[in-house]
Amino acid sequence: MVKHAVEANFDGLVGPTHNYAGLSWGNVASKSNVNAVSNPREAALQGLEKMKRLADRGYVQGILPPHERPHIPSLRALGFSGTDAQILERAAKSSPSILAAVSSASSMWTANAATVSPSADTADHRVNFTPANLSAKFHRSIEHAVTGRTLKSIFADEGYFAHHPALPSVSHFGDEGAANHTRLCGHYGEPGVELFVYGRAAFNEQAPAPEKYPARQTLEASKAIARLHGLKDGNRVFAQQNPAAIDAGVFHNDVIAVGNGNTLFYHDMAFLNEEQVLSDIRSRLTGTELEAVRVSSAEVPLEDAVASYLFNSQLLNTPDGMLLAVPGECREVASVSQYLDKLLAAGGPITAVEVFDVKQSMRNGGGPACLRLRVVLNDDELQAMHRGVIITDALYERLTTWVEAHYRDRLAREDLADSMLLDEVRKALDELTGILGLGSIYDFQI
Ligand SMILES: N=C(N)NCCC[C@H](NC(=O)CCC(=O)O)C(=O)O
Repeated sequence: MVKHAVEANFDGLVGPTHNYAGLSWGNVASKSNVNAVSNPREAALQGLEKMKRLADRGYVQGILPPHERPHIPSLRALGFSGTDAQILERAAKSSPSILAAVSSASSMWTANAATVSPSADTADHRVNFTPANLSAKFHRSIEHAVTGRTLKSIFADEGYFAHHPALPSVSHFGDEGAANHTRLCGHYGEPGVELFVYGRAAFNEQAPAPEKYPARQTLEASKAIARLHGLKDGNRVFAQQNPAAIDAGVFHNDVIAVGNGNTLFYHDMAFLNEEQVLSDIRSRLTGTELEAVRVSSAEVPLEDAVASYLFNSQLLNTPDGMLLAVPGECREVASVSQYLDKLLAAGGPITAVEVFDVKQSMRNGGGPACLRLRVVLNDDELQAMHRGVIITDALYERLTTWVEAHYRDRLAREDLADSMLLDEVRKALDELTGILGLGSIYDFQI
């Protein structure tokens, strides 16, 4: 029997050290805003505002807490010693790039936190989670331990939820989580088709691969996740991302495609073998027909798609169609804004467009879809999870007050060495785990 299920979205709360350090080669926005002064308070409030608006529309909206940054255990592991203040000072002096990396608030982009397979698809009929090793970038490779602890704390009931460790942290198994994974289905509670999109095949040097920028996700990683989650052939499709798109700045598939329900919204440059991908999905999808909404390069040139983050939108069910939740930049790029008007005039399957201001995150290459992790949950699973992280009016108010009390409104590179910042972060996060009822998840709490 098919159980009623919903798609819950868990947004990453932007951390107090949000800054622009130019850490992500291949991510155009990250590189072009290097050393700009950030506003962590505004960034966190923009994120909370997005969550609140979606919660007000009736979506189940959760939150994942930021990580402890600067991350002193990572600096110790790299040979810096002394008190925390001395470690910061020494790292700032001899290795400012390492200090910047361990200070990034990049855990905000929870589309990269994990790959999640709903219980309707998995062999053990539980929701399966695998935190992404994010091994392509040092600053992101240190996220998965705390991500794993957080997910275990929220989805603790082993009767409903299964947690796998991250894949081995080497480039052969580079895994970027849900940013390269989307699920197509009829109703959420029915078995679906999980589309895994990879950038290169690590064990096949002859296979097509980008030439300029790194392909972060490997085929081998995607296959390993599908195996761990017990997905049968009928529930999974592997597709290669177009290497030319990666070389144009599409560092994750969610910068060029997004799927929801029976609808795949994508750019004609998204896949290496578009026809094969569509037919692989069609032959597996049951109980519904695939709606392929294809955007041509003539309508929206690839560089406009990257600049606007059109495809990094959230595609959400509404009572009478689907809502595309787009970043504000989509209305600033002429070809994209015109395309959106045309899309709405077509009358479906996408019937509404709503604009969200997440500019602070966008300057680091993170749009609305990067900021959220989707978890399909049936009614029993929704009851079984820890509810303290679900946005309500009261939690929104509480978190807004918390951000206003603890966050700076200006952060530049030189501030990262300030040991007062570290104290502020720990005090804030300690309070936050109390607000969310998460127990001890941070290294400084254990
Ligand atoms: N597309 C998705 N799902 N996520 C976007 C992640 C953006 C992130 N940017 C950064 O990590 C930049 C940090 C800096 O440069 O300071 C990244 O490149 O991994």
